[in-house]
Parts: sequence; structure tokens; C-alpha cells
Amino acid sequence: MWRIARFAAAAEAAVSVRGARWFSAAIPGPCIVHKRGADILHDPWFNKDTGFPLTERDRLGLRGLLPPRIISFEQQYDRFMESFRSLEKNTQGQSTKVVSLAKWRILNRLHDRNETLYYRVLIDNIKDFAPIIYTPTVGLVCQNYSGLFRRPRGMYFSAKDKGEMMSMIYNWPSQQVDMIVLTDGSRILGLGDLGVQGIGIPIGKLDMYVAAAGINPQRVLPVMLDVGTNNVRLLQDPLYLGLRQPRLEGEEYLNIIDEFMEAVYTRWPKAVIQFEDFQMKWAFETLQRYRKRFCMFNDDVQGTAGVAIAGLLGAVRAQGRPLSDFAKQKIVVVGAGSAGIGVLNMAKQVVTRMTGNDEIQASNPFWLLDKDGLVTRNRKNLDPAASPFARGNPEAEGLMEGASLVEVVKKVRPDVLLGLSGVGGVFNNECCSWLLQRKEDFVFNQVQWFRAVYFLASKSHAKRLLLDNVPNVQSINQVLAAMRESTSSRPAIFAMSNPTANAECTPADAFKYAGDHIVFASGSPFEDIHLGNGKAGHVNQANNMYLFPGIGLGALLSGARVISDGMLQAASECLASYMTEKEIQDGILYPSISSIRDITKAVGAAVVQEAVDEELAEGHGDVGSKELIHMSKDEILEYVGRHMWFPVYSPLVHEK
Ligand SMILES: NC(=O)c1ccc[n+]([C@@H]2O[C@H](COP(=O)([O-])OP(=O)(O)OC[C@H]3O[C@@H](n4cnc5c(N)ncnc54)[C@H](O)[C@@H]3O)[C@@H](O)[C@H]2O)c1
Ligand SMILES: O=C(O)C[C@H](O)C(=O)O
Ligand SMILES: [Mg+2]
Repeated sequence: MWRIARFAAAAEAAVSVRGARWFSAAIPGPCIVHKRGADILHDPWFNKDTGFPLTERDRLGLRGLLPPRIISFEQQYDRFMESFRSLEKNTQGQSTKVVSLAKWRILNRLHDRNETLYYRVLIDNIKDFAPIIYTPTVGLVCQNYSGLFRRPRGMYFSAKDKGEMMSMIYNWPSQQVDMIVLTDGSRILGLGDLGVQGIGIPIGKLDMYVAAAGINPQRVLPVMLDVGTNNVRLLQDPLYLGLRQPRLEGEEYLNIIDEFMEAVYTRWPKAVIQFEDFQMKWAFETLQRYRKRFCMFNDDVQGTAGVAIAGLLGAVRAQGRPLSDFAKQKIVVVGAGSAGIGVLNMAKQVVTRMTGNDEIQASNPFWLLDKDGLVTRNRKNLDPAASPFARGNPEAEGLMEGASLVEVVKKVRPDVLLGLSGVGGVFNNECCSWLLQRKEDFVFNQVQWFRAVYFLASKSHAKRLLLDNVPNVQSINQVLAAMRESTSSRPAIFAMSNPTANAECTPADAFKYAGDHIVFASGSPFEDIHLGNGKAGHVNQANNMYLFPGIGLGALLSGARVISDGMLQAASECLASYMTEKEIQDGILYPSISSIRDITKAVGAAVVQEAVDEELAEGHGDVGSKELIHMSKDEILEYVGRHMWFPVYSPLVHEK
């Protein structure tokens, strides 16, 4: 059974924190610093720039190293925001890439210089700044990393460091680390293997941990495990900063990860580790290998699943149906990778709980497609991870192994069309066949025609080129148009792939071709759509950022040894219950990112509660497991809020 009772309780807790002033968290006491003078000015953890008061300048040997005028934190904040706004003005009309990178640079310079001010502007302006420090700009940053590199951030462990990691881990200057985000750079967003350049992802994710979950930035560690790259362009690039060798495979690869995990847990046994952007085979293998031994999770597999399920439960509510009708939804998932399979695994768990039936095969409500089309039991070399979702008797429903997306959508008339394929515009994938038939009529010259066909499956700008040049564009959106025939009164279209150009379709196309009545979500941010008559098509952002900070925070504060399915489920349920009926009816399935700190607090509390209920919680700091057990729901919420770091200048006290 779906745990309706807990769902309602979570909703209550969530509502009670909505609108609460999160900055009521305790102001930190004095901070001990072991350096003096210029060393402090060059340490972004302690630096206050012109904000050091006179007494501190005296105490810390800063007199004469700064201009005499003392500028308050608020003035520094305003000055930064002013320079950010003038950058926006001065770059008007330039390409998105130029503007996005310029914005990223100005924020990154502040990050490198003064962390307190950086995190304060980030928290206060999260809606505007998340798309810069996180998806989608972070993808651009990773692609251009070698050129953008100025100062290192985080730690780099390479295949050449075998046997050394246990000592290397002690090179990290912070005594305590709570949260680690780790990648091997093998599948960065939908951009593929970016090798060492993928370090931007752990950095961006940990920025979200600080901003959303209030993890102390002195206690986060972004990590790149550089085991080589199979990206030929990078291997040939003389300025590439990673190991210039093909990726390690098999046991050699696993030995490196094993060594890293042992090293981390030797130094910081209570740290939580988030695996991020690993290619599918290693995402599943490492999850299996470590999840019972360490406090870790895979965000792409598990965080994504929780966010998608929360949104899909909202889509059921939007139809005015009871939550238990989730089990009756026909769900087409495009992309059988770590994320797509992760979503299906969790959806299956939810259906199983709702129906009490372990065996989904009787009325399998899932259709899974990968690059070779519909996945069925007739598939040669069927991937074991995809096998539970392979259609058993596709012929009975007029389909066959490898059926195209448009065939599947036309036959199945799904309630949900969810993309996690990494392929931009794939919900319009009839373009290619349409183009092939219309070669002679084509308005471009032949070279352009070939280029368009070649790029079409993966590049949405090629699709735009076509839309701008080809009459009768309706015919190229057959998949979306077929969603008009969905049996749902509010069909859900989730184009979850990142970054922006990799979204399976744009929201404008989704509302235009599938109809105004759909609910829509994308992984990267898009503006809402004007539908005419003063109506707006709401664009939700179905991104795992709504959950991973709360999962990490809850795991940390519960002191759980491992992260159980129940804890992940509790996180998802809490997010699902966050939305009011009115919001849901308006097609709003996720809260505004502006309230991400409140959401994360509620999710964190739900995770702690579940860890306690499952007797996994061992406590955190001076709060032991016994105290956690005796806390009420409100007390747990208060406990979580109290431990969320908030950026203010602490008085610095020097100690030798
Ligand atoms: N919104 C989010 O929170 C979120 C979370 C995780 C991943 N993602 C995005 O999802 C995408 C996939 O991630 P992943 O880890 O599963 O990648 P993956 O490489 O493991 O899997 C990609 C899958 O897509 C399939 N595919 C490729 N071309 C296809 C086509 N033309 N039609 C149908 N299927 C096709 C592949 O066969 C494969 O099964 C990425 O773009 C990633 O950024 C988004
Ligand atoms: O990083 C994101 O924005 C979401 C997700 O983890 C992804 O890999 O796309
Ligand atoms: Mg990811």
C-alpha cells in the first residue's frame, strides 16, 4: 500500500515550514583561525575583504594590508549585485554562451575570493544563479574547462595515484568533511565523456548542497577520479588537463574506486558520498558494490527517480484522480540508461506497494525505449537492468521489438511520456524519416540537407533550422501530436535530459503540438509559455536538485550507516506532498526553486525520520541515536534547521 498516512504527515510538516524564515538558523559563534595577515586575506573561507572590523585587523595582523575604510557585509553584497546587474546590461545582445560564461566567471571569482559573500548572494538569488553555477551553464563550463581553469577546487585522484590515496586524502586542508560528490567524468549531463573536465559537476552539486541544505562549505569536497577518457578530441587536445590515456576498465577501474572509498572512510568515517554522472555500467555496479557498506547514493539513479516519481504523482493529482491510480498510468520512458532505469525501478516499487502485487508483468504499465527502439524480451543481448521492463508480448498490442517512439505513442496512448535519453529533440524524431521522404522538395541546398539529417537526432539547433525553413512543420512533430490521443485528461510530458539543448523537446513544442492541457517538465530551466488568452503553460523543472541536497543532509544528520530505499522513498514522498491542490491544478508539480532551502529542510527531516524508524540512525555530533528516537516530527524539523549553515561573517579568533 502507498503510505497515505505518512504522505499526509509529510505534507503537514512541509506546509508548516513553508514561508518560515530560514535565516533564523543559529548565528555561528567565533571561528578559530590558525593563520594571520595576508594568509587570511588569501583564504576564501575566512576572507572578509574590506569587511574586517578594526579590532580584527589588529588581532590578525591585517592593519595596513587593506584600505582603511570598513565596508559592511550588506554594502559588499549590494556592490557585487550591482556589478552583476551591469554585466547583464553590458552583455545584452551577445550569444547565450558568451553571457552565461561571463556570469559564471564573475560568480566564480567571488567564490575563489570570499566564500561567505559568495554563498550569501547565491542563497538570496538562487533562482537567477542556479542556472549559472549549476545546470545548464555548468555543462558549458565543463566543456571549456581547460581554457577556464585558473585555480584548482576539490581533489583529483588519478589512475597514476594507485597505492597513494590513503596518504593523499590527508592533503585536504579541512579537518572534517561531511559531503563528498564524486565523478569519473564518463557521462557528464547529456554531453558524454568529458574526462577530468567533469569536475565542474561535483563543484556545482556541492554549491547546491551549501545553498539548499546548509552544509558548511568548509566541510564539502568535490572529487574527480581521473581514470582516463575515451573522448578522442580531448586526448588529442594539447591543453587537456587530465590523464591522456583510454579509460581503465574492469578490475583495474574498480580497484581505483575501492582504494578511494577506503581512504575517504578512514579519514572521515561519517562522510556521505554522492556518486554523480558515471556511465551506466559503473553507476549500477558501484551502487551495488558500496551501498551496503558505506553511506552513499547515486544521484542520477536514485535522486532522479525520486524527483520524477514526485512529479508523476503530481500529474495523477492533476487529473483529479486518487494517488493509488499511479499504478494505472501507462508510462513510456525514452532512455534505458542509469536515469531511465532508476526511474522505472522506483516506479515499480511504488506500483508494487500500491497494488500489493510483486509481479508487474501481468499488466506491465511500462514501455521502455532506447536508441534501438522499444525494448522487448525478443531483444538480443537484453541488458539485465532493462529486462524487468522489457515488453513480454508486444505483438498483442500491435508493436514489435525495436518499434519507433511514434509507433509506441500512437499504439499505447500513454498517460506519461518521459525522456531521459540525452538526445535533444528526440520527441520530434520523425524529422529524419520525414526529411528522407522530402529530399527533393527541400528548400536548402543539398549540403545543408545532409547536415540537417546528420545532426537531427542529437542537435536541437538543426531542428530549429528546419522549423524556420520548412513549410508544414506540423508533420515533423508526430510524437508530440500523438500525445493528443493520450487516454489521460492531463498527459504528462517530461523532457528531463540536460543541458538545455539535450531536452527531448522544448516546452513551446510540447504545448503547441500536444495541447494546452498537458503538464510539462524539463530537466533544465525554461521560461513558462504564453498560451494566448492570458493563459500560461507552466514549465516545471524536474531536476534532481530538489532531492539530493535533502537526501545528503538527512543521511548526515541521522548518522545512518547506509542510505536505504525507504529513506529515498521518504524524500520523494515529502517532495510530492509539498504542493497544494491549487498549484497542482495549475500544472505546477514542483515548488519554486526560490524555496529550495525550505524544501530541503523538509526533505532532510523526512529522511532523518525514516532512518530513525528503520533503526539506521546512529546520531550526529552530540545528538545520539537515543535522542533522535525521542524527537517528535517538529523537533526533528527544528534539529535539521538548526544544523543548516548560513553565511554571515563570524568573529575570527587567532590560535597558533
Ligand atoms: N533531470 C534530471 O534530474 C536528470 C537526472 C539524471 C540524468 N538526466 C539526464 O538524462 C540523460 C541520460 O542520462 P543517463 O545517465 O541515463 O545516460 P545513459 O547514457 O546511461 O543512458 C542514455 C540512454 O538513452 C538511450 N538513447 C540514446 N539515443 C536514444 C534515442 N534516439 N531514442 C531513445 N533512446 C535513446 C540510450 O540507449 C541509453 O539507454 C542525460 O542527458 C542526463 O543529463 C537528467
Ligand atoms: O546535473 C543535473 O542537472 C541533473 C542530473 O544529475 C544530470 O546528470 O543531468
Ligand atoms: Mg547527474
